[in-house]
Amino acid sequence: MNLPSSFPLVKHQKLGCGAVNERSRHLVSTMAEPTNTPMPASTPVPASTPRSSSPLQQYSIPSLTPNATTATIPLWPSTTSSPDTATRKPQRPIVLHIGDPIKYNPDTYAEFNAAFEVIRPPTPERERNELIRALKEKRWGHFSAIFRPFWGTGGEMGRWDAELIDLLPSSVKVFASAGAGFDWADTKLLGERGIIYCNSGLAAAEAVADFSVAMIISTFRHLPWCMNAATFPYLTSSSDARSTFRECHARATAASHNPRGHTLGLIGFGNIGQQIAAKMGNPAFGMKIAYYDVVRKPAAVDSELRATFYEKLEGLMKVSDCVVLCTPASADGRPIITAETFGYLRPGTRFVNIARGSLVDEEALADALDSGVVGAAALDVHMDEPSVNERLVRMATGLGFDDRGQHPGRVMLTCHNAGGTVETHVGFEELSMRNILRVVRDGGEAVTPVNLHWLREKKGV
Ligand SMILES: O=CC(=O)O
Repeated sequence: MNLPSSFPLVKHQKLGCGAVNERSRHLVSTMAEPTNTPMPASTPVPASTPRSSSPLQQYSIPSLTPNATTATIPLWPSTTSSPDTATRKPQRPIVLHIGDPIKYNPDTYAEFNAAFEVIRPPTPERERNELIRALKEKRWGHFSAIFRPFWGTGGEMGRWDAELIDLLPSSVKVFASAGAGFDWADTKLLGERGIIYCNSGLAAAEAVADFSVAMIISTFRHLPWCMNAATFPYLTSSSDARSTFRECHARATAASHNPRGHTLGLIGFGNIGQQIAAKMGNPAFGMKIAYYDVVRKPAAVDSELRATFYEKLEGLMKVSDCVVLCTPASADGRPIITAETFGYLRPGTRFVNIARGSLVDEEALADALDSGVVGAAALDVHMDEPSVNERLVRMATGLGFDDRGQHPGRVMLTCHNAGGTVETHVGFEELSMRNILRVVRDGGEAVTPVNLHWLREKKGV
């Protein structure tokens, strides 16, 4: 999709998703405040330029000048801990690389390797107990950065909480990770320790927004009903395939609507929320865009996306025909969408979650679907992943109308797939390396920090 050349992601680049509740206000307003390094004025505007093979180029992150050749540098080293790292003085700053080796960006990795001594501990050293032992022994010396380029690996140690963070050497300046979400790390504590945490939401935003489009459409058109009716009878032979097909064909029409003219209520208006707005608003799907965030976006963003800001979550919920959650997990891990908040909705409102499962009380959602307050839902993320709420599964997979006459297939459930594309992962690697190069090698500002607020607070700025 061609975004306007002045697309707000470029002019007002924000960190990760937007923000929502009072509980998370402190943390989230960090993300919402304009603390990101502004892109240089000369940076080409992404949307009006042809797409390159690097997704980061479309986000206008300036290229780094290569200062190393791939000929002399191993691109996929499996460097393991070296016993003398703790005592000898490193020639280059040390970077602790957790997770899989780099796959997609050999040129940037060559540059990265030239700038840093990259240590990639093997999996056993990334398990929590062994990691704790290694940190206590200072096995990797005075490393300057932690680098996690993939979302699927590098999380073996579990959450980066006080137990791990307190063991980090004071030399650590930056922790750059794959992933838009950052609930796996206590970014406040990292900030208080003077460590910048950089997420990679910028690299995932397009994929997540695309997936959200599919989910929003699903809630208007009941895709699970249409798909299940065409296929399930053949799998289970429990019902007559031809009559199931005919029933869905005949009855889905009355329950289905075009999104055009309906109000899309976005909870969180960061990179992802803004991209969803750009895709679902005019001129594409023609939805009216409304949003709630703890910090109102600049007027230029609102006007570019024809978005109406609501100061209160309640206000947004009341006017929305489809509510989409696109905000980080609450700092305290508690849901913000509960029986009380579902109570603000008009009957039949659609609900989509592509953010974090912990944000939604799933039993309250199932109740709201039962009562018809929520007409259809689509969830990519779940409270207890990799398990999925069984009441919601029944609503996603049934073929018959329920006792209240509600049609089947009102829920779409997926496996936390929204951000999962090759392009996202190319971007995760590239962006994480650029963050570390900027901070540690160049002494500059991080590209996508999410916790500067806590660093500032610590320094009393
Ligand atoms: O959930 C996926 C991510 O945080 O990128």
